[in-house]
Amino acid sequence: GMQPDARVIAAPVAAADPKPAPPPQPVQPPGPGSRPQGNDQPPPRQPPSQPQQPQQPASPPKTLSKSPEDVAAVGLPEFGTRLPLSELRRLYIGPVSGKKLDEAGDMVTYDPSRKTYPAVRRLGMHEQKRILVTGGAGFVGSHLVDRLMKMGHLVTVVDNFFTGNKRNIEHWLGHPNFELVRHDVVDPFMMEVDQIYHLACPASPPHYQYNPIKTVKTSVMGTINMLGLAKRVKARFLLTSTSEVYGDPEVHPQSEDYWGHVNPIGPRACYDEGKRVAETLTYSYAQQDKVDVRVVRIFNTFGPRMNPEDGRVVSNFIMQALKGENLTIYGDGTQTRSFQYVHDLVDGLIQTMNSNYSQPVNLGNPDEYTIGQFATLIRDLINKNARIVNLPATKDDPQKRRPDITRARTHVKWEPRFSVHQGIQETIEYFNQGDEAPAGHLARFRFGRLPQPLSPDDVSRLWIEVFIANDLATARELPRMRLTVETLFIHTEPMHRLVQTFGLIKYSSPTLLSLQEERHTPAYFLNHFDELIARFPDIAIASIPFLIDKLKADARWRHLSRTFEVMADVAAGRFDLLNIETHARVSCLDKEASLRAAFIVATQLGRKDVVERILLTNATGLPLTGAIAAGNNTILQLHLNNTSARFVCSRGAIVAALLRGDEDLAERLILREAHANSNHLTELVCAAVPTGTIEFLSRVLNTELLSWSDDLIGDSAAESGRTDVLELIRARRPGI
Ligand SMILES: O=C(O)[C@H]1O[C@H](OP(=O)(O)OP(=O)(O)OC[C@H]2O[C@@H](n3ccc(=O)[nH]c3=O)[C@H](O)[C@@H]2O)[C@H](O)[C@@H](O)[C@@H]1O
Repeated sequence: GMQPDARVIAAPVAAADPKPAPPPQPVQPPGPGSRPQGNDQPPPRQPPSQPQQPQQPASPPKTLSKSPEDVAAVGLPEFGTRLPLSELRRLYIGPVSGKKLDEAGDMVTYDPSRKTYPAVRRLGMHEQKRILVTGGAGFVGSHLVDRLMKMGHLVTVVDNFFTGNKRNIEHWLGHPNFELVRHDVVDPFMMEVDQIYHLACPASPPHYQYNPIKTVKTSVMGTINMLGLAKRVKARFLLTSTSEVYGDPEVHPQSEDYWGHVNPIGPRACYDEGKRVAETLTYSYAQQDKVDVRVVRIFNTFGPRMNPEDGRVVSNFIMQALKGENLTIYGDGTQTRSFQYVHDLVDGLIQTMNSNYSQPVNLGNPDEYTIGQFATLIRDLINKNARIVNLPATKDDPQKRRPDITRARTHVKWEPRFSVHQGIQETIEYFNQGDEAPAGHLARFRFGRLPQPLSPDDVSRLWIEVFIANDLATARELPRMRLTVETLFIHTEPMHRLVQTFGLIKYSSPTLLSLQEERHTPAYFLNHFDELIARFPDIAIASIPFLIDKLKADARWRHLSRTFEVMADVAAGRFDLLNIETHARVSCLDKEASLRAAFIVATQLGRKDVVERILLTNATGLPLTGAIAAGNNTILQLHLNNTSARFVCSRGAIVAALLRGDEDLAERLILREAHANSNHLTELVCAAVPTGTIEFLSRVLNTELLSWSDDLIGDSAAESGRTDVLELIRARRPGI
């Protein structure tokens, strides 16, 4: 089965031959964008009718190894944006104030009382603007926020943290001029502001293709919501559109007059068309409702705070070179891109916002490279021993891209200043820094610093081996290498995580307990046990008595053993609700955990009697399932929106809804999760398999907008003896 979030890091490595011909079959986009292709695949698009230009070579090759002159400041005095680069660098390279890393204990101390803030300019009341930045915790957004803050404005960031990261702006948290709101722009948002920079949208191809429906919703509904806000409060609105509106362009370079060449049903369409509609919306609001608008079309941009795993070419190549892995070129490498450094872009954003020009403006650096040249240049800069390999091309990959920036020059007085060389140098420096740095999480990716690069696979195996061998010394080394259980849970795909959990449980030994001072491992068991039991019920249940012993042997963890005992009881066919409720030692929290655990085991084992009894208790720990059992849709809605444990609740809720015959609700719960986090989709459908009617399951499985792993659903059907569901799945994909 295809893992929905197989990562670029785990992408198949090409054959030894550095230039194999790319295979002809249609190609999965790499990274989290890879999704199982159902039979609802759109028809292959016609090959683009490229006007037969002579094979025009990309602009003359540039070299990264020379830097003419490093830029030392950003911005322009007339826009009030002038700032030495050294002041900005402090915000992404070097330690954050109030934050300290204790290497030995692998602990971060964060002391807000000792936190200091970067100096910001003092503005008079009439100069100081209230500025909203959607997507302000993202790569581009956070740099924009830095600049607006330094300029002295009042900045509010709205971000749902799908691809953004709180650490990108953590140096401003608590500053009186700064506000952070966790919010998804797909839902309306109201606030008095003077300017809106609307950036919120995943922008890396693997990210925006990961959940195409959500991407379209973000572009369309997000933009409507923000334009609605701009209209209401009379704010100026800037849309960050993209060079992707030109599609796979037939004119070169691309000027703003070009209407583009976009495949409306290809894998990139959700982003390209989403942004095209966003532009349409922007000018419709300008015309109809007199909203004051600006539109920029951003070309490829790179720099510090890119997520090293986001799958874009610059971060991929740099990370690969740092780790000593092969640099992966998709296709033959003759496609071109023009790369701009993020500080240039931010200048362009601020200058466009504050200009009088309201037509679309390209923001990009016209220095054009073939991806092949670019790979060589990065390799030579970082690691001459790294190899360059060719992987199959991605579908609908634009073949050429270079901005015509005449408009920006004329109307916004903007042009890029940073050389790619200087930008790359800073980006490497950023990816290489330590854990105490603003983006400390990135350092966890620095396998490149280790003598032997380790893949997540290797790390999983290593952990398991360590536990089998009860090798305390190595186990203590692992956290120091940042290869911690947490790292794995956070950064590797679910299968690895499960292998990991499995390894810990099956082979846990004195090593485990002796590590507990440093790691809160038993709590992890508990948090992930439902995941484990869903996939490997036998192993999970068999390991319960073993875990109980281990937990009981240690005073710090003894209270957790109670929860596992309840699971063991349910698994053995005993379930004593009264005992759970009245147990003298059981606190409210433990009761909640115990009921949740019992519920999970009971649903997995198809013990409807137990499920029903738990539902009838209306226990606080199962608010959602309780609400469904009681038919209380107000509570249900509240919890669907709020609880961070929504997924666990959703799973129970789906089973509960099915048990009381409310298929509509079960379906809505599944669809809802599909939009919020399609990662969970398969598990939710698996949960529905034992109890759902065949009509319900067939309807859900054939909802063409969703995708999941047939294999896992097949497993769940086999386990619960649902041959009818197996038939259904076989019909979808023969050979399972
Ligand atoms: O980085 C950006 O600013 C832009 O990234 C993407 O556009 P794309 O040009 O496809 O970005 P990449 O994924 O970085 O790909 C650039 C080229 O490198 C290739 N590539 C990428 C990754 C890799 O490992 N190897 C590789 O050869 C791709 O096939 C493509 O031809 C988004 O679509 C844009 O919205 C975004 O503005």
